[in-house]
Amino acid sequence: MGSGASKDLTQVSSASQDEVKAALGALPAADLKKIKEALAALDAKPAHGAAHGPWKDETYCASSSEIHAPRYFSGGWDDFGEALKAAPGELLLRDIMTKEMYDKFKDEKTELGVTLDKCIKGGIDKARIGEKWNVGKVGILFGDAECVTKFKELMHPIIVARHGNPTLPHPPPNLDGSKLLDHTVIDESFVISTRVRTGRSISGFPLPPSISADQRKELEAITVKALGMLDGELKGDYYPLAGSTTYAPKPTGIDKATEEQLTKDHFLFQEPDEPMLLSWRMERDWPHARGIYHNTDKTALVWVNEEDHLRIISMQKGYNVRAVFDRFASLVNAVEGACKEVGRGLEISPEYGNILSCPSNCGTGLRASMMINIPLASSQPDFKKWCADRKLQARGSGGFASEAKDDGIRDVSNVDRMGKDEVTLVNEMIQGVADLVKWEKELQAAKAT
Ligand SMILES: Nc1ncnc2c1ncn2[C@@H]1O[C@H](COP(=O)(O)OP(=O)(O)OP(=O)(O)O)[C@@H](O)[C@H]1O
Repeated sequence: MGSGASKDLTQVSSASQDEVKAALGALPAADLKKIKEALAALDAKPAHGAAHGPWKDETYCASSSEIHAPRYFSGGWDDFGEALKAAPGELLLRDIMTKEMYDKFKDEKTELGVTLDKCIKGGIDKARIGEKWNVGKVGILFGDAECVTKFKELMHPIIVARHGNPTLPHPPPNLDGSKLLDHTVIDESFVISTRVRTGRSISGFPLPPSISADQRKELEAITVKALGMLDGELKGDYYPLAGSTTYAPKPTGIDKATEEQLTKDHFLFQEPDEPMLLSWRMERDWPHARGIYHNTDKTALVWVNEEDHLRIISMQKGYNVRAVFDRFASLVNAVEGACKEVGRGLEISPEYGNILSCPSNCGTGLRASMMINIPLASSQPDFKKWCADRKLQARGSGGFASEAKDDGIRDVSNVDRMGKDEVTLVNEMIQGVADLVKWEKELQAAKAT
């Protein structure tokens, strides 16, 4: 061993193999054992199931027709109760689920076969592994729409708490663009682009956390048939993800470079490597039966089989939210109508509105956003609170859970989804962005003096 034999474990990257061996050999036996065990755990990828860092889930569907809805906690409440109740940070599942609720529902299943364990798995993972694993504040995803009523004693308070005690029943849809606030009060030079999206769930299928491979494929076929009926400005084509083999006209999907460009340009979702989605096993059978429909201009888009059965999106450069919303309304109506024409209904609850995978999206499912350039306002210490006070959320330019980079660009959207109609929520975003741009200009003026 050369002069490097004196290196210690803080210099691993610059050490040779022999030097690392020597440093490890110098450790007390007990420490060495711990390191060996930790390395073995990292390497131990399950034959089926999924693993990511400290997290592992060995459950899997034995056949393509099987839904994913394990009974994870065979020991009952004792398997997780203590960890759940001790979890730090925001977690509604911890605040609301009692042992009595869990015991009441733990052996129940919905008609499609979904268990309560399936719905709470991500929340329990967060409690056990810590907040870095899962940034979600609810701790529940629905395995199917019936979970909302089947496990009502838990799900109702969760929904109500998540939506800040909304007015229920959720109001009927309002897609009347003429009722929007005048967006031209906003200085357009600050706005890069505008987007409005919602989700829809098609009746008869489990939601993405539980759906089987066969059902996902069937849903893709139904949706693509329905989307094929769109015409005029909405007319487009369906593009399955690269490597997807479920759509016969494009049997291996689109090429990887095209897919990456679509994601880079903010049109397409990414593979779920985000822990929260892994906990609910949204990565199963990736990339099969997932894809995007878009019109020629990429202003009307539908995501298929991602976090929801359908995500319906209208977007374009600039600040013309009226044009974006009118197109959104046409697309939603056309997709809903086309689904009905092929004999499929949508999961719309009389109490809560649209039922989507995540409780936080239920109701309208609507997130209206403007991507805006506000380097001064976004670096103010009270920026987050300023937004929250106006029922706004600001995400980084890379989407959900992306680091808010110091590029000064923020995707600013409405926080609420339920208890208010679509027009009201888009107006909250328009008013909020107008105020935010005004603030940015004031900061610019102050800086200049
Ligand atoms: N106003 C906008 N203009 C352009 N791109 C946008 C705008 N708002 C969001 N995006 C982009 O849309 C993509 C998807 O965003 P993101 O995943 O954050 O939200 P989402 O689709 O609304 O769903 P979820 O809230 O479930 O994550 C990202 O690339 C994001 O940057």
